[in-house]
Amino acid sequence: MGNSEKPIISFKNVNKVYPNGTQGLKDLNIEIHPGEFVIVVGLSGAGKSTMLRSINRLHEISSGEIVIDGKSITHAKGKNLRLIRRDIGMIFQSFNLIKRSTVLKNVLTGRVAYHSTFKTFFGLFPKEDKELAYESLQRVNLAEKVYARADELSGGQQQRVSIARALAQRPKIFLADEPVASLDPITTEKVMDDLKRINQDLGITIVVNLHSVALAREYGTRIIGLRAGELVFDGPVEEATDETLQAIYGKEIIEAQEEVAQ
Ligand SMILES: Nc1ncnc2c1ncn2[C@@H]1O[C@H](COP(=O)(O)OP(=O)(O)OP(=O)(O)O)[C@@H](O)[C@H]1O
Repeated sequence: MGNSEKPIISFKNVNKVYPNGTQGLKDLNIEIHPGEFVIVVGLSGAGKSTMLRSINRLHEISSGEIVIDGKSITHAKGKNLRLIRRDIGMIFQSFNLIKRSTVLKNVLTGRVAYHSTFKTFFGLFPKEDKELAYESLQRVNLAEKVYARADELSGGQQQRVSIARALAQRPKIFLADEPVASLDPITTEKVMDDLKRINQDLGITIVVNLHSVALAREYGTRIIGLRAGELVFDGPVEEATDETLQAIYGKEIIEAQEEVAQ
């Protein structure tokens, strides 16, 4: 991945101040290139969610600009904004599935941005969409659950349905906001393996927020460290030494995590 390549996500002097005066992001300048697997780490309240949710404008920034694949999402309106957002799939900690619907219907909602409201309201998805939904479920090894109800699945399976839904959207970028925070360690590895495979096989750029330093080291190619909304580390995973992680988290946190891991 040469830096000569055009970035797919650029933060240009981005600030976010919440209405109560809390500074969520401070003068962020970051360029992410196509195909990267970026993990954003930092203490609780460091600004990880704010950063991630600014990328698809779930949060509005206060100043600066965010550019997606050459187009300013910050200044986009109406149809242009919808088209930029269509390129960005999102995965949430709480899965955000329609619990009483089938897995297939949930995955098909990933196609909504491609059709008129009228058609999708009546569930009129073309055959190709159903094939794409099935193919997306195969990628996360859940094809056999296509007609199961979402709330009959385990937490890990539900998260994989939400990954399939994002995949069906055919995005260029995946944002995952604490995708494994409510999962056990084995399920966590499965979900992270799915994300890694999607990154490697399809070249989708992935930005993930994680609490765990160990997972960040295992899966990331690049680590971004935030503290109080500021960029305090940005580099390849190999450079995220214990010392740099201490600068992001403080010594006590690293030692506590190592004790838990042992
Ligand atoms: N709606 C809001 N109004 C006011 N302050 C907010 C709001 N949302 C977040 N904040 C504050 O902005 C800062 C960054 O929050 P953010 O949720 O982005 O952090 P985070 O790193 O994702 O934390 P966590 O790991 O706990 O999810 C925190 O100080 C938080 O209290």
